Amino acid sequence: MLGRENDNDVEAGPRLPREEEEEDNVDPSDPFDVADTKNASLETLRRWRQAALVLNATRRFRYTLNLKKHEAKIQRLRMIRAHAQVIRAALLFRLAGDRQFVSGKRVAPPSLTGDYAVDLEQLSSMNRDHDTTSLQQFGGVKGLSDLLKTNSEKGIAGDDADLSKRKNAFGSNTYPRKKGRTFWTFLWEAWQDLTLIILIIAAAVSLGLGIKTEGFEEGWYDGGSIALAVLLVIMVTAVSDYRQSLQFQNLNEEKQNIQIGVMRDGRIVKVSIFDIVVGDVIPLRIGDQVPADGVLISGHSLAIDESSMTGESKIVHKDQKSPFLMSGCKVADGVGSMLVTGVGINTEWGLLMASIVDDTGEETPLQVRLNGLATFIGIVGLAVAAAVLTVLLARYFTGYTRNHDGTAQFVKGKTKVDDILDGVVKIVTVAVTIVVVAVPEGLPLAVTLTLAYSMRKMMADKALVRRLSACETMGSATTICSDKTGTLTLNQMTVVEAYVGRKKMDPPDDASQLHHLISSLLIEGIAHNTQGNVYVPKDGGDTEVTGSPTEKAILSWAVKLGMKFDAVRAESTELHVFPFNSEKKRGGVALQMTSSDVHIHWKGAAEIVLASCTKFFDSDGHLQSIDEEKDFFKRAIDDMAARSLRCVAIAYRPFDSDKVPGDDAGLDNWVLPDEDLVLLAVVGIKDPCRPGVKDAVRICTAAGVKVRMVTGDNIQTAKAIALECGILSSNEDATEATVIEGRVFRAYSDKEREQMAKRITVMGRSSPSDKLLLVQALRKCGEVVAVTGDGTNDAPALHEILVLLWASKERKLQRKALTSLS
Ligand SMILES: Nc1ncnc2c1ncn2[C@@H]1O[C@H](COP(=O)(O)OP(=O)(O)OP(=O)(O)O)[C@@H](O)[C@H]1O
Ligand SMILES: [Ca+2]
Repeated sequence: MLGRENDNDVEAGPRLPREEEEEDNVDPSDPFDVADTKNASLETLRRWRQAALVLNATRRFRYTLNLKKHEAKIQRLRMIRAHAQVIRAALLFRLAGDRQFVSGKRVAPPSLTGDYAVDLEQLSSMNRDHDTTSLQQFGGVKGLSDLLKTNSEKGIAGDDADLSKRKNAFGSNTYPRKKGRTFWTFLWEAWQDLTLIILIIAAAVSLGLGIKTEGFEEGWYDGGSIALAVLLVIMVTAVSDYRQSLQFQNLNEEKQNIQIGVMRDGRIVKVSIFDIVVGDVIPLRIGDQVPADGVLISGHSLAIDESSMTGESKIVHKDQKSPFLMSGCKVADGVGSMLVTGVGINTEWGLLMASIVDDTGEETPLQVRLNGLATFIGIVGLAVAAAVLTVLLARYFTGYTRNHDGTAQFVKGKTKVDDILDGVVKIVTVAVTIVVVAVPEGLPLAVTLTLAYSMRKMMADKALVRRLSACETMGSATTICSDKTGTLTLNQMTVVEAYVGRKKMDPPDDASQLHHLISSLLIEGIAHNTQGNVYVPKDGGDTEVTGSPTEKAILSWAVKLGMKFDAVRAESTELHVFPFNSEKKRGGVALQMTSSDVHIHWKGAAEIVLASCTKFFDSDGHLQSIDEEKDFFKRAIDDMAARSLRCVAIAYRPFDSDKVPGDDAGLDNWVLPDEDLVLLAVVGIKDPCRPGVKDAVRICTAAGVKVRMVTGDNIQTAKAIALECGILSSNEDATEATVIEGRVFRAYSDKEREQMAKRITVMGRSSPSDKLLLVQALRKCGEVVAVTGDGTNDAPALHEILVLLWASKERKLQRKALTSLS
């Protein structure tokens, strides 16, 4: 999709600018323009700190980002790329050493050959060098999968014996983690802080002075209490930092333990990313993370964001010419499937993870600012103390300081050394007291503790807060833009109504009502035009359907209509796939039938697909022009949508096989014809509201937070759901100003959008970029916007929204909009 489409697509709207462009837009003079402290450039972070006057950046919060370490991490990444081989050897060596040391017995070296006709070393060197020649020597992807005893369609057998054999031969997808720091290191670091050191010195001085002037019995009070306070601060800091570090470690582990769909023995099973083995076949979809090193088996417009590994923010297209996929990268577009050829520390990602402590480098704006404030007050306090010290000393030595009886305390040549010392000591005590009072030790600590506390509380509520700063910004949100599917609704979909041809089926899955021609075309389209899968256990268990909830609903419906998934798919070959995406709201596939015909199947948002249809089948299987019946279908769709059903239309067209591009490159760039379609069916899918949503909306409204719904679904469906969950209170509320379609909103000018944004309550048929436009407009009106989403299908969009929001024009911190995914 990238680069191949018009910039201004009618359905999808203006495309979001890509990251490179964004960077150009950033005003270099604004230090607070930090989109995300995790990905911000070092330079930005430095400027940020300078502006906030953080002179002593590591004080009080161990969880402020350590810029030096951050830089080291980037350096190490580069180094790993350069010396992968050497580091791997060293790491293996160290691991072997560790193991011997711990267990005291020799560990057998991993068996390299044996079960498989290819060994670990050959595979790693192929992955490392992206070596196409050796891939060819293995016989291409097909040959390699044979060598690895894998079926590139069905995956590995996946029984325990098979898995452990693979783990023995090629390792497992885990890497040794560096140990987190111990409590003692936190304690040791806690006192190394300028202000604390000043206080420690002050404590020592005042202890000495006190004992000297008032004797041991009485004189230790002042110094002792300062020392006690310092001790207390050190302890509390160390304990809280340590607990936070443990918490972050757990959180990180949870974050990394992703469940991934893997093809094993013909069915897609969810396994932990750590259980992936060499030989696994993994389907990839937009938004997924590449879980291990591998080669592409097949793909359609597959594009990978390799920035996390190469450091360059460039999207790389993957096809048979450049089939190597690197672990740790993200799928930016398209679909495909990969054969795993390297796992764990045999991948660059694994090496990287094994050699760094994953310090959650992140600091919140509030922390940085308070840090700066504390430093500032400390400095002022020190300056005042110094001034007081100078003035008092000057007065004393010039004889201006007098006793109660009016005599000067200091007379040159007459006052005894002992008395002078006493006098000076008193003056120093005053100065020290000023320092002690002025340094706001507890301030930043209090804030960190509060944030950590709210984070823990939210965790108990099952909300995983990935960023400490989220707690901070969330509190100031004035409006929430929520998506519908999966957030307000359960995301459990079933087809409850179906129109096939002009006929409304009742019940919707009774195949006997269908003409065999229509039902075979319908089933053919559904079976091929999907990213889901149907698995029928050989021993006759329940049929398993996998895929996105919408896909699952449609596939299950087709299964009830009698679809034999594997058999239908074997009947024809796929020439080209246009995967479903939220921008286009439809997906298509071109099939080469065994006869020389080509069928192109489309499936997508009902009214959009309907608009491209010119014909339909009547109940006898004859083609009829749709012109007179369009209104009928439109009404049918509106009627289903008004009852909060999600509508999907399924259509097809025959195509001349001579017009299909002959070569691979042409086929890859082929834009599937989408006009002149024959409507096959329109289905209505039910997705019930989440229980409790109505109350949640009410609570938000009562707290002055306006809830808006921004969804990709049909506007009628959106309205019906909004009414159901209380976002719209009554039908009268649903005027043109409050309920709007993404297409309409996008057509307005920036100014107009700003004027209407505040009134919009429901936005339907919005593309990811429309969501962004609305959020931007709201922010211009001074709202603090929170965006929620399940992020399954529009994860990339949400990501863009986050980045763009934080980096866009209004740079006032308090206006910062927040994306927090629960
Ligand atoms: N797999 C699919 N194949 C074909 N059409 C689909 C598929 N999934 C969704 N659609 C259609 O696309 C429309 C919306 O898709 P989109 O992904 O933009 O919304 P969503 O993210 O599911 O909803 P929301 O924005 O509320 O979370 C649906 O109304 C449906 O008609
Ligand atoms: Ca969604």
